[in-house]
Order: sequence, then structure tokens, then C-alpha cells
Amino acid sequence: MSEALHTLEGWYAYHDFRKIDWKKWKAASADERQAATDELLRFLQQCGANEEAKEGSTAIYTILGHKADVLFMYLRPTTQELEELKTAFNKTRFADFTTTDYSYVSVVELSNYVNSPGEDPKQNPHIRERLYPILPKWEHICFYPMNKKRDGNDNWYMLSTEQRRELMYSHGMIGRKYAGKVKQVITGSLGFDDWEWGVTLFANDPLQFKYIVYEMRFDEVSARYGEFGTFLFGNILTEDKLKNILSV
Ligand code: VOV
Repeated sequence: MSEALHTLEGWYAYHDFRKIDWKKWKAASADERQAATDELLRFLQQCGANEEAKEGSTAIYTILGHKADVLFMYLRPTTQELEELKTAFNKTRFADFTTTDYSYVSVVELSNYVNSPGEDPKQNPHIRERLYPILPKWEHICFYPMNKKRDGNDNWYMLSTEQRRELMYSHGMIGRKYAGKVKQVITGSLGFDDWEWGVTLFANDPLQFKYIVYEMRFDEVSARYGEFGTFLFGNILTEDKLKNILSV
């Protein structure tokens, strides 16, 4: 029988992709640039303190290619906190030098194909770690949204729970080959954004993104049912690198 699973949700996610207005930045005085940089660093320090207190997590990456310059990825317990962050960032002087062309709203999700009967999954420390993840500070990030197809005979949502479980098992087995090389954070976005899931991958070797996405294309879950949006790739942004990038 085809029926919805009880998904497990954790922290809410906001991927804020920003472009830097370089013309405006270069035209600003050295004092203005310094003040804007200091405000940005203070904002990021607050994000760091939030992460230390395990009340959320933040990852900052520069984005390669024309689609964006910087990604601020926030995980927080409530959507209100995400909104407060968005507003706090927009109030910084640095934000005046940026524009947002793309963002993504979702919530960390486990699809619970692998639950143990009789157990409260939210009390399981391994599951809690995945629902409330501290984002790895690995060298690279890859983000893309995706759907499961509803197209004629290729309709994921018409498959029985058993069929979907089997297919997801095979997906998970491929994923497990990348243990230690790729870390995935899957966020559900039905009702929040234009696609069904956001896929955020972290790796220290950028080629691992290419390998895993390619290998998964041959797996039925992706080959038959996967539909994919725009891919964005980036490099980690440390405080020193940030100061370096912003110095003119
Ligand atoms: C990096 C490795 C990796 C590993 C180990 C892994 C494992 C697993 C498991 C065990 C499960 C099911 C239970 C749960 O944990 O939710 C999932 C779930 C999911 N995945 Fe995955 N996935 C990985 C990686 C991984 C990638 C690279 C992608 C993108 C696919 C591609 O073709 O580009 C992906 C997608 C998803 C999605 C959209 C879901 C939710 C599907 C749904 O219908 O609900 N995923 N995934």
C-alpha cells in the first residue's frame, strides 16, 4: 500500500546565498569597509556562540561561479530564530553591500525508513545527532534541491512503502561507501520552498561530490525518480580568509 511515512524533523534550515556588490564595496571608503567587516565578524561570532551552546549551527562558504558569492547556512530550532537572523544580518552595514538572488528554506529531515519498532527515535542519540547536526567545517560544500518524480509510471508517491523502503536501502548502501568522505544533510522543504528536499553535502575533496552524484545517478531512486535543481559549489570561508577577501 502506498502511504506517507512519519518523517522526523529537527532544526529548521535557511540557506542564504548572497552576492557581493563589488563595485559598491570598492567605491566605499576604507573606514566604511572596516566598519562593515567588523559588524559582519561580530554577527558571525554570535553565530559561533550559538553553535557552542548547541542551540543551532552555522556554515559559511564562498560560492564559486556566477550564481552567488557567499552562502550563509543556518540551522536553528525555530523559524522565528531564522527570521531574526535574517533581519539581524540585513541590519549589518555589510548587508548593504550584498544582494540575495537565491535562498532555500527547509527543515532537517529523516525519512524514518530505518526506524526500530517500539523505540522513541528522538531519544536515540544517533538520531538526535542527525536531526540537530553541528555542520562540519569541511573544505567544500555542495547544495542542490531535488524532487521525487510524479510522472506517468515513474511516480514515487504511488509506490508501496515496502518498494520505497527497498529502493532507499539501496540508496543508503551507496551513500555508506562515502563514509568519512561525504557528509550529507537532507532537509525537507515541502510547504517551505519550491522543491521537495534540499541536499547539502560536505567534503574535503571536491571530486567526491562528482563521484557520489554520478554513482547515485545509476541507482534507481535517482535514475528513475530523481529530479534536480540548480547545483551550487563552494569553499569554506574562515575568518582570516574573509578578512583577506574583503581587503581591497
Ligand atoms: C553521503 C552519503 C549518503 C548516505 C549515507 C545516505 C543515506 C540515506 C538514507 C539511509 C536515507 C533514508 C533514511 C533517512 O536518513 O532519511 C536517505 C534519505 C534521503 N537521501 Fe540520502 N544518503 C546519502 C547521500 C545522498 C545524496 C547525495 C542525495 C542526493 C541524491 C542524488 O542522486 O544526487 C541524497 C538524497 C536523499 C533524499 C532526498 C532522502 C529522503 C528521501 C525520501 O524519500 O524520504 N542522499 N539517505
